[in-house]
Amino acid sequence: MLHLGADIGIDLGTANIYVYVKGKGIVLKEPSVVAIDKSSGKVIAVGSKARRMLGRTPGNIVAIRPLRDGVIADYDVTEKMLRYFIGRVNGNKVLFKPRVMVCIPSGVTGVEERAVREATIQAGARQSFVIEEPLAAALGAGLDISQPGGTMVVDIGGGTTDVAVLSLGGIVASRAVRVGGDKFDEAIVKYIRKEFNLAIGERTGEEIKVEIANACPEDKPIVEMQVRGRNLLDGLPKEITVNSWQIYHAISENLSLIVNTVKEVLEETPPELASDIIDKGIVLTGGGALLQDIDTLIARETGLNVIIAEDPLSCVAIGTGRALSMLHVLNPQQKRSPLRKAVKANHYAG
Ligand SMILES: Nc1ncnc2c1ncn2[C@@H]1O[C@H](COP(=O)(O)OP(=O)(O)OP(=O)(O)O)[C@@H](O)[C@H]1O
Repeated sequence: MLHLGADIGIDLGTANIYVYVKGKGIVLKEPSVVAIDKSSGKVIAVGSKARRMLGRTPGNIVAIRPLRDGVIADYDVTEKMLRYFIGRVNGNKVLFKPRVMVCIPSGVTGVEERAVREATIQAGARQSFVIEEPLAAALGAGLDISQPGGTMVVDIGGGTTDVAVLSLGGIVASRAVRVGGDKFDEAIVKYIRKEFNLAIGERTGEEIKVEIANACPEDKPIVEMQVRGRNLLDGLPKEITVNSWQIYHAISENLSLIVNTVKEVLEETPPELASDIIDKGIVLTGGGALLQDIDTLIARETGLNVIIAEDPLSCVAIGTGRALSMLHVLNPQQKRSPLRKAVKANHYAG
């Protein structure tokens, strides 16, 4: 096939956008945040620059996270963000349009999915494809999903956790739950407000999670952290000390939801494939896999081996790129392709 431009894989995540270019690897990692001038609708900043503005903008500017809880909450802003990133990677190469594979959050509807593919074409793609998250995560983690053996992937992202058993390139059993890193952050913010009468922002909640949260704190030394916010009683700035046990209590309900989803998918898995999973274990991907001891918790609750993928944050983006290189094998247009269900193609005149 004649290649007119680069192959680009995009993980359009709730928390982060990762862009992978064939032959170069991950070329761009940015938070999925856009700052907009409310009066003109003009984009002021995208990515990390916009993220620094979250909760700190003057009246006329708003910093938006257009993807929330695994769905596209603001389509127009998502489109602008997508265009910005494709433009940044592709430059002004009008004659060398790329093929783009986008991995979208699992809660996205068919209409939104089509809209994303169209936005990708508008942004300069020659062809656009959409891939389901667990499949991209598995490909990115280097799992051989083309064989008739069950592989379980748990992708813990910002907005959703996707649990799937894959075999022969297809999804045999899967569930998505709207719990991910964002819900942990929210739970921490709420806990600190309730227990310490201290108002903190989303970003501080995330910092606490990354720094001291532990999914299995038993037998671990207690870790402390200083946290600053606004005292809800007198409105003044205040500093408190929180510890890893307190933060575990804040997030334990969300951890149980993830563990229960894993158990539900295991219950739905055909026995032959369940036996493969005993041999191969469960692979964790997504930023949530970096939460301390989440692998220990899932292993303890399921009795299975749990492995964290090599670069959990980049897995999905790498997988989107790999899927593009495998299109000649996976040909989504082919009726009998095992990946037909998971890779949907939208061929525009190129
Ligand atoms: N060291 C860490 N410990 C705990 N959580 C982390 C760590 N590093 C990143 N995260 C969390 O991972 C989440 C982002 O993960 P990721 O980039 O995989 O999500 P996403 O692909 O944007 O989301 P989704 O798949 O739901 O659309 C954030 O909630 C972030 O706080």
